[in-house]
Amino acid sequence: MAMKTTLSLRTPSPSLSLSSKLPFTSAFSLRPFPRRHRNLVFIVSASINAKPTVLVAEKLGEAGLNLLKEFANVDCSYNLTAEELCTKISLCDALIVRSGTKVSRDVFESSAGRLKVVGRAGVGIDNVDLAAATEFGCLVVNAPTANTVAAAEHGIALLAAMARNVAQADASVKSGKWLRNKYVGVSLVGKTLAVLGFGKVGSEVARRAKGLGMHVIAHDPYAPADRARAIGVDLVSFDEAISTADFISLHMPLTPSTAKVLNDETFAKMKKGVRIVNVARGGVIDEDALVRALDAGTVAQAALDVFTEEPPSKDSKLILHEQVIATPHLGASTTEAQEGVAIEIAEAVVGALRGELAATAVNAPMVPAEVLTELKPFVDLAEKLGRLAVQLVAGGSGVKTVKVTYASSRAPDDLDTRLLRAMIIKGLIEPISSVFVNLVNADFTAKQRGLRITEERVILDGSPENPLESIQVQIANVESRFASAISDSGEIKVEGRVKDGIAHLTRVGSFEVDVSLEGSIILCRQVDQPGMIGKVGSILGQENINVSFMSVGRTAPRKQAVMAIGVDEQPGKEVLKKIGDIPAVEELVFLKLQDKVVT
Ligand SMILES: NC(=O)c1ccc[n+]([C@@H]2O[C@H](COP(=O)([O-])OP(=O)(O)OC[C@H]3O[C@@H](n4cnc5c(N)ncnc54)[C@H](O)[C@@H]3O)[C@@H](O)[C@H]2O)c1
Ligand SMILES: O=C(O)[C@H](O)COP(=O)(O)O
Repeated sequence: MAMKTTLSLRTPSPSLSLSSKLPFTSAFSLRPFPRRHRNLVFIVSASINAKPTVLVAEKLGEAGLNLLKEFANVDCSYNLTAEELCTKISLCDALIVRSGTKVSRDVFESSAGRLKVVGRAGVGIDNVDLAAATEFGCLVVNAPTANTVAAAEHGIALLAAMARNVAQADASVKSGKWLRNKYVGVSLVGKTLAVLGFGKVGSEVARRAKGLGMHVIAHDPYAPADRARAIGVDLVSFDEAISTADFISLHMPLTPSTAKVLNDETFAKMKKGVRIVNVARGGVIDEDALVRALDAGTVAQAALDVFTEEPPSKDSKLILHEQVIATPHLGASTTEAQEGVAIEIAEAVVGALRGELAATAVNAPMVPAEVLTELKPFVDLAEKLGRLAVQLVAGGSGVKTVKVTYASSRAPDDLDTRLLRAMIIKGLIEPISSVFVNLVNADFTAKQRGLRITEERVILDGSPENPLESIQVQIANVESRFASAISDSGEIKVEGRVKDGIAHLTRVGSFEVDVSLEGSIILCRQVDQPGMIGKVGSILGQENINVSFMSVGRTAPRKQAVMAIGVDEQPGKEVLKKIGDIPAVEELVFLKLQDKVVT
């Protein structure tokens, strides 16, 4: 017995009008992901036929540039103003930046849809407007691993330099002084270091601090305790971390919830004389509050590589404070890290431009490579069902409510439908609008257009080897150009399956059909009687239109039947009229599976 489970529900908003006749702008390409990327991967992106152009807006290692040049025209333009960047971007398919370039909404708007990928040559993506990127269907990738060790080493360098007053003493010696008593430092061994943010950099800092004989604790709401335990670190609450530490090292991303996490209130909870290192982001500290805490002696010293405003103003009280040492965002700046980052980001950007997705996508759900391979034929089916369904809607109807039903023997957790849903949305929206839809912006675009997609699972008995038995797409509360596409329950209904790796349409309304989804489709309702296949076939033959597939589904012998005909060429209006003029034919519709739709 089949069992039904409703999986998700989306909220309605204004209707999608079928009257839009704007031109098509792009196509999808789907490629297997290269083996070297072991991690979670995926994208379907707009395909780019000409050699793409990559704008490199900040200095990038030579090896990365060479990789890019093999595939694209590379424009290295550094120190662009915001206006210059917006002007240039409309000629670029990809943009590569470090932390010094703001990739704002204006940049995506100015690109007029050409910008497909933003590559952040580093970890932090707080300088990229991710919401805008997603809205514009632009993939954002970063290079999350190549500078980890460099950042951790810089954190340790700052920790030791701060504890022993290296920077102040150096400046003093260079000014001709010899102040051995003034620069007595503090020892690290035996002291407690609280690492806030136990991710890649945080855990490397912790490992190194353990080697220096420090007692290391960490706070990270998302880090697994066993990973911490494995390097001898206890995960503790935020309050415990900050109140017991002699040294605090910050390693979390800058997000709305980490912004100014060190502030007057939290400084007040710290041990008097605590020392702070920040190689994460300036914005995680309230810098004015830090100056107050330094003046009050609550914080004895701070070593900072990052600042709320970079570069900070020359008269910044924080920078000029005697107990502060500062570096100009150098955490990732080693020769080795920059070569690694350049290669990592160049590979990710080239992969994305080719229609692949690096494992480092920041604003797209990631689908494991093996799942992608398995779902590939269903991805094609999903998009085509979306295309057919929307073309069956009568002009002027607003498409608002779409129900997708997946029939599968797999348990719900074992079938990732995000990709299929994205492709159905693409199929529903692209034929009738100018937008291009991909995995990055599918849900956003649907919501923006008032498309409410509900997904439902029918769990079948049988072997879970095949990921899916069928996909059904229903559009409710609309009229149809082909009345037979309306099911008994009143929705436009199309259903399909994959047979021998090829997508097939297997149901239209209440009629069972079987036609492979290649080329285009003619659906024709007629009175079931002998000779109909021959009559339609000979009209198409006379016009040199090749029939790829033909099937007839009927309610009962000599009653109504729906003929589904797959055609390789597009029949002209006169050909369709000739078929429509056959006396037994009651209605007829031509549906395109590719390109722009003429409704
Ligand atoms: N100074 C530099 O040049 C430099 C170089 C590399 C990285 N960074 C910065 O260092 C930071 C860490 O980089 P990473 O590669 O380790 O990133 P990561 O994603 O591996 O680690 C970040 C960790 O912070 C944790 N986190 C998130 N919110 C938190 C919160 N409220 N409290 C505590 N922990 C929280 C996450 O769970 C994660 O484990 C980022 O801000 C990055 O931009 C700076
Ligand atoms: O987030 C990062 O990767 C670091 O802050 C490095 O930034 P950078 O590329 O500007 O040096």
